[in-house]
Amino acid sequence: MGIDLLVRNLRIDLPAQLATSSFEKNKSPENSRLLFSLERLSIASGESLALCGPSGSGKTTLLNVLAGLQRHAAAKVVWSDAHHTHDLMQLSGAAADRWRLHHAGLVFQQFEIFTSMSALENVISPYRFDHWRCPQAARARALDLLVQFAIPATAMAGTLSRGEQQRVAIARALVRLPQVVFADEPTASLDPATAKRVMDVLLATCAANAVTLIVATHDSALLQRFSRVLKLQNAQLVNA
Ligand SMILES: Nc1ncnc2c1ncn2[C@@H]1O[C@H](COP(=O)(O)OP(=O)(O)OP(=O)(O)O)[C@@H](O)[C@H]1O
Repeated sequence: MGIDLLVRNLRIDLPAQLATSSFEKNKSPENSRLLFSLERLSIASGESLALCGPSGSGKTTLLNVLAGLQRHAAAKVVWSDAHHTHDLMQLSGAAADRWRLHHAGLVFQQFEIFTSMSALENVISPYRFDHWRCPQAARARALDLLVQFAIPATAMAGTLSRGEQQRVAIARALVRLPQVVFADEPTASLDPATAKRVMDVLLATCAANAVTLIVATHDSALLQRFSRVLKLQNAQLVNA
């Protein structure tokens, strides 16, 4: 079952100076700067979308908003499938957590894996937050993803290289075959050949299961592999 996204009226303003002694000064509009604004963005179920743009242009910020990790009350970030519609900007924190648990896989820039757990335990850890109901098929999928990523299932995650930890994080995002995967620079720690293999698995798994894929990336070699590329440029999101 697919999931579509519609974003309306998103405007991200940042304080001009992060370090300031005056909170009131920061609150006034003349002391903020526009990071980006977008009037409307729609993403169809099953699309593979790359978000590119220079460092600091707001790719991570936009991913965080699309995943409901960052709130902007004036915006709408509406995900809908055949049965449900959710505006992530309106959900409570707990409801947004539940939405992510059941619909989304996330690959964070800093991976956020559990270093004292094995690679396999990390990959199946989303089930830990769902009463540990890890079906056999999901465990088999976790093992298969680890084989494809050349990671020993029993290795302690803390002993893995950064590139290996990044692959564990990607396998964890895929294991539930969620409706949407958000991946922030998923190949940043990988050499070009490994990056290509990892993107092969990520794109193929998403395509085979109608998973919407949204990737923030600096890596221009990857862009042609996505069905759509959008660039953050001069505070606007434009077709690249
Ligand atoms: N909580 C915050 N408060 C103020 N400014 C912030 C906050 N979070 C991010 N920023 C600023 O927003 C800008 C965009 O950051 P973001 O991480 O979204 O960019 P990016 O395009 O993902 O960058 P990179 O490619 O380097 O990861 C940066 O200038 C950053 O300093």
